[in-house]
Amino acid sequence: MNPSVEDVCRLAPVIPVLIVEDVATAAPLARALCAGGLRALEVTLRTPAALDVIRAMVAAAPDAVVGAGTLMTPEDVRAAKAAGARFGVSPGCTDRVLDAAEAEGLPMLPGVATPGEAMRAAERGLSILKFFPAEANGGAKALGAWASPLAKLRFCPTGGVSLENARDYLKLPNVLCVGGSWVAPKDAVAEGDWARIEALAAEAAALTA
Ligand SMILES: O=C[C@H](O)COP(=O)(O)O
Ligand SMILES: CC(=O)C(=O)O
Repeated sequence: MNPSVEDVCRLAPVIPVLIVEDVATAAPLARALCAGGLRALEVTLRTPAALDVIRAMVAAAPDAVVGAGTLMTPEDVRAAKAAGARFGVSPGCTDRVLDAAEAEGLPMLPGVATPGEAMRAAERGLSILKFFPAEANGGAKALGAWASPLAKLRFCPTGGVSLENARDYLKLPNVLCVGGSWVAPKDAVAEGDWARIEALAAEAAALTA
């Protein structure tokens, strides 16, 4: 059974956003992130290998909750679900993608960048959203200003979030967790430096407001 989006966002303070080119790195990458304490993993559908990466991570890391990011179309949603994704993430929020996710029973964390987009998502019954791209949209100061008027909504800010600024987001009352790629740097993945990735994950997992 799929976890709820809230369950996914409460697993750890950070959801790694992963762009994986080589399926051979999927299993050790997922294991390193989980060993460091990050269990919700977002594999973006931005590489030809992404669906195989999801399959490989699901098989190799039973503790991980593997989701698919960059879902742009209903076909992406169906392919991600078929590959074993347990949640979906999208840079934006479209009816076609949300309809497909509902039909597939795939919990969705869609992206919004304005209060109007957040209100439209709330009208569809969603209460947990990605704030994207967070830093470019005004960062923690902007998202903090949404907390009072959009009091029922919670967010996972993503885009430009780092170890240095993550706490500014995590201390906001409307933030459940943050998303970021910094925990799996491209060079560390290419070099197979799983110890470094585990250490980055542990540092991220220990983040508190
Ligand atoms: O497209 C960007 C991803 O959502 C993650 O952003 P980031 O690389 O700034 O952490
Ligand atoms: C931006 C992001 O997290 C996504 O591509 O789904």
